[in-house]
Amino acid sequence: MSTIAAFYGGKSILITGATGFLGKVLMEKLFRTSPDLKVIYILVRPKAGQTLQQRVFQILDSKLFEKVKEVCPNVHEKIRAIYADLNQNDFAISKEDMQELLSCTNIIFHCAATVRFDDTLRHAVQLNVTATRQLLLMASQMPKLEAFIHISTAYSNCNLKHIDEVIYPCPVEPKKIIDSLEWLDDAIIDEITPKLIRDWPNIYTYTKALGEMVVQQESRNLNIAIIRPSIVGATWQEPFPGWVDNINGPNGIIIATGKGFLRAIKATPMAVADVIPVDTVVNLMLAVGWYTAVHRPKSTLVYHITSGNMNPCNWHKMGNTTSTHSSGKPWCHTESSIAGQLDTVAHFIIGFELKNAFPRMENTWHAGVQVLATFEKIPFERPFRRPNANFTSNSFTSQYWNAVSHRAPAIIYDCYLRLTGRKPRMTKLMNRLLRTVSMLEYFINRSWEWSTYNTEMLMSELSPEDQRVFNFDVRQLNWLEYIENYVLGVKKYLLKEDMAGIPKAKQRLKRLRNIHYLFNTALFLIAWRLLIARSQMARNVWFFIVSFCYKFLSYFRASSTLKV
Ligand SMILES: CCCCCCCCCCCCCCCCCCCCCC(=O)SCCNC(=O)CCNC(=O)[C@H](O)C(C)(C)COP(=O)(O)OP(=O)(O)OC[C@H]1O[C@@H](n2cnc3c(N)ncnc32)[C@H](O)[C@@H]1OP(=O)(O)O
Ligand SMILES: NC(=O)C1=CN([C@@H]2O[C@H](COP(=O)(O)OP(=O)(O)OC[C@H]3O[C@@H](n4cnc5c(N)ncnc54)[C@H](OP(=O)(O)O)[C@@H]3O)[C@@H](O)[C@H]2O)C=CC1
Repeated sequence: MSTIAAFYGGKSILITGATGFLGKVLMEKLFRTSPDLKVIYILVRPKAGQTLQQRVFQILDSKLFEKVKEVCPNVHEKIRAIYADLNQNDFAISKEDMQELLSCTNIIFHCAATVRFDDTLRHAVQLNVTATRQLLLMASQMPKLEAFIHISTAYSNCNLKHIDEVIYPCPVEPKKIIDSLEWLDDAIIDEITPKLIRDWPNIYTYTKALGEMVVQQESRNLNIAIIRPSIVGATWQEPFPGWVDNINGPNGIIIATGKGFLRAIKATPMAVADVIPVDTVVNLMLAVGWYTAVHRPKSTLVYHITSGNMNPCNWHKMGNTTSTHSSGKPWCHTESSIAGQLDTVAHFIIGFELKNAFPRMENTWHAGVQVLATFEKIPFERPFRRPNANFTSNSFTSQYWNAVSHRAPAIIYDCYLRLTGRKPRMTKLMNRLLRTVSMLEYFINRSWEWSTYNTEMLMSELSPEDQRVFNFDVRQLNWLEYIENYVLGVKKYLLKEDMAGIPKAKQRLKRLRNIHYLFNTALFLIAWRLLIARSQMARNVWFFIVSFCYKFLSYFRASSTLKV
């Protein structure tokens, strides 16, 4: 029997952010491996017209919890949803509920946060800093509390290049910021925000750093640990591969690429794509909960759960891995038809989509062709254009792609919508997508080094059985397999597309490919016609080609007549 699984048996566990991506996988694993746990308290707010109970039922009825229902049929009775809004000062928890939480809780996993990069400072501080302080205050009044696990992010100190498993001080004390936000009005806050966040890329990472400082300052005698995951991605193995349920991080980009909206991205191809599967993060969280409660380390330990230093994958490879089965040549179109050749010639001469002509142009990688291989195998339904992907770290090239591959098609499509009496929407959608992509750019153009001594130490402390059941050894991850499952998971669980629709989607891709070739050929012919009309040299080249072809055909005809 696993020591960690046994540890959670009979325990009352409080989870914040249980309705989020990480929180759901955490609950699932807890119920599956420790079905004899006493209760999981979750702090939930009503949302999107759903009551607390409806939200809980929706989670438990999802595919993610299918295995749990087999192992723990009374799972509904073991979840206790408590009304709470972390935006409010005392979380708006009723007296009775608060009493129960304070007297019964054994372990806390604090996952709730605002993860939006564009949130207001006021809201982000309230949720990521003040709420953390409030929860710590509650924790200090819990006589049975054994461990408090705070989920931060590996990017909370992304203004540094090398990040150790320590809590770094912030230039301004969190308490001062909390106090000043109470009396400053929103206009002033907006004005001072850039000065406050300095070299942090956004309010999210900045407030997560403040949150860690609060944990350090308010830890009192509690057993606390901080976990810092990097970019949390779809499940690797558990409960099944590829599960994902929100459009954050890579997920939205995969959708936008698979649907043919996003065809180029400003990314440094060799920068580390520090994606970490969500089940790996959850396994570490549970191991840390056990270690913190049982071994009671003297100080607050920070654990990095990242992939870069153990099993690195870069953005190029991330786009690339899925494709090794197909062409194997990153610079070639997977089709080798005449149309394909024509396409290349058209691109070469017109200079339209430079990457086809100069695939290894400095700073430009053609990794996207490899991503295409997955999308060709598992295409998304009703794509806007054929999926394509270009990585470029050059700002000029990126602007070029935005104009040619994103804005121009959107404008053309909107004209078409207008002409057919419909409301134009593509330009708006594209602007929104490009804004989102621009917010992620900071993270895909840099690499960080995270030390993982504590995480490795913990791994060595686990029994072989625990290492198996709570595996967070990312060295065993096969990126090729993982990314394929990831894309499949996005299709199945996020887009809710049926696998039966694949043949139809493939047909549509073929149609789009033909339109693409037709369009490029037409462009080539128009450009060539214009060139011939204006340049004597072009005319000479044209006559030379025509006479050469004529001679070749005559020779071919003559030799075949002779044979007869
Ligand atoms: C071409 C080449 C491609 C090749 C492909 C190759 C492979 C892949 C390469 C990948 C490279 C990627 C790298 C990622 C790096 C990430 C780094 C993270 C580092 C930090 C990690 C962390 O430590 S922490 C978590 C990270 N934190 C986020 O990652 C939030 C960010 N993001 C936002 O901060 C907001 O997103 C932002 C942006 C403000 C926009 O905001 P926005 O308002 O414009 O858009 P939203 O995203 O909010 O939503 C838009 C509409 O989608 C609706 N929707 C939401 N979920 C839905 C659902 N499940 N199903 C249906 N619909 C859903 C929603 O309801 C809206 O619909 P409506 O408009 O109708 O309401
Ligand atoms: N996803 C990632 O890539 C990474 C995430 N992390 C960290 O992991 C943690 C979990 O992230 P993730 O699951 O992805 O985020 P999600 O956005 O999926 O979940 C956030 C959770 O916080 C809850 N929450 C937000 N505001 C409130 C509120 N006012 N009152 C009560 N609950 C609230 C949400 O509830 P509701 O459903 O009601 O909105 C939801 O359950 C966060 O601390 C994040 O910083 C760290 C690194 C990477």
